[in-house]
Amino acid sequence: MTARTIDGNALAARVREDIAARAEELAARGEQPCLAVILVGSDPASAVYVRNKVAACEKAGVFDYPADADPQVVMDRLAELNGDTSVHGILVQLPLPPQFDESEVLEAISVEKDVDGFHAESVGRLSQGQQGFIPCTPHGVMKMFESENVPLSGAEAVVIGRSNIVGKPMAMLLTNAGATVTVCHSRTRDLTFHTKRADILVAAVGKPRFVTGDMIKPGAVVIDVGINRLTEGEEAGKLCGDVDFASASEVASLITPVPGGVGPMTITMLLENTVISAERAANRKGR
Ligand SMILES: Nc1nc2c(c(=O)[nH]1)N[C@@H](CN(C=O)c1ccc(C(=O)N[C@@H](CCC(=O)O)C(=O)O)cc1)CN2
Repeated sequence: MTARTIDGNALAARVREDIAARAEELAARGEQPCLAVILVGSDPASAVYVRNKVAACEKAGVFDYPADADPQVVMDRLAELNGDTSVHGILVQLPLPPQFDESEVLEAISVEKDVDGFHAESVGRLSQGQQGFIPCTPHGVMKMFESENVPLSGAEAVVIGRSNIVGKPMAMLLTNAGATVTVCHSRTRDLTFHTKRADILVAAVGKPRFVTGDMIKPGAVVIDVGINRLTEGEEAGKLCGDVDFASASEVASLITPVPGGVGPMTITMLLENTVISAERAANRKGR
């Protein structure tokens, strides 16, 4: 079997057309969607992601702090942004430098503006299947399933990775959609035993080309959430995912590439969440 590739750039472009139309309508009602991004430190990948997020927005502001920034300064800025009615979405780019308590920072974002969906209340809402902001990467993956008509109800789904950003919310979304979900991680004993049973396999491990074709059930849908920059050999500088695309595409039926797969959907879902937040604000203000 040779897998069909899901083109994340093309899907993102289609979804963004709808988001742009909604943003335009909001602007006409006097509510221009606005995103505030907090970037701390000098991680080059984070700087690129933030630049891409801002470039995708009509109205966005970046608050940039050095790596040795005082956490209180960031907390004060968050309080200011929470109170600013012209701001609809607030996100803090992760990872944060070690002097920060990540959960304390994420909890300081007003839940109405938590467009990353990382606040404990947003996580609780997702786990209970209630309305709230859904973390952008797993939300983007769900959009991919929807656009490809991937049946989720009753499917065996395996998520490799248990991070708060991807693995856990992905598992919750799949559970809410009726899949039987197994979450595997670094302590999982026989990983291939689990992955071989998966109709849907989501890899979010952070290890280049970790999932190979022999670990995949024939005909499975394989979603690669990894983004790894290779540092050695002829391929140094090249980007690759957590899945060995060449061997996996021999076995899977549908697969996402890296780059150009899940990544573009992450920023797209951030835009959608910001527009949703602005729509709620406009309704509250009676605009
Ligand atoms: N506050 C947050 N921090 C982080 C998140 C997040 O969702 N919220 N996720 C990741 C990084 N990330 C967004 O912030 C992100 C990563 C990758 C891409 C992307 O489009 N990747 C492209 C390749 C880009 C490249 O050439 O380097 C692709 O896969 O095609 C978007 C967003 C951690 N932090």
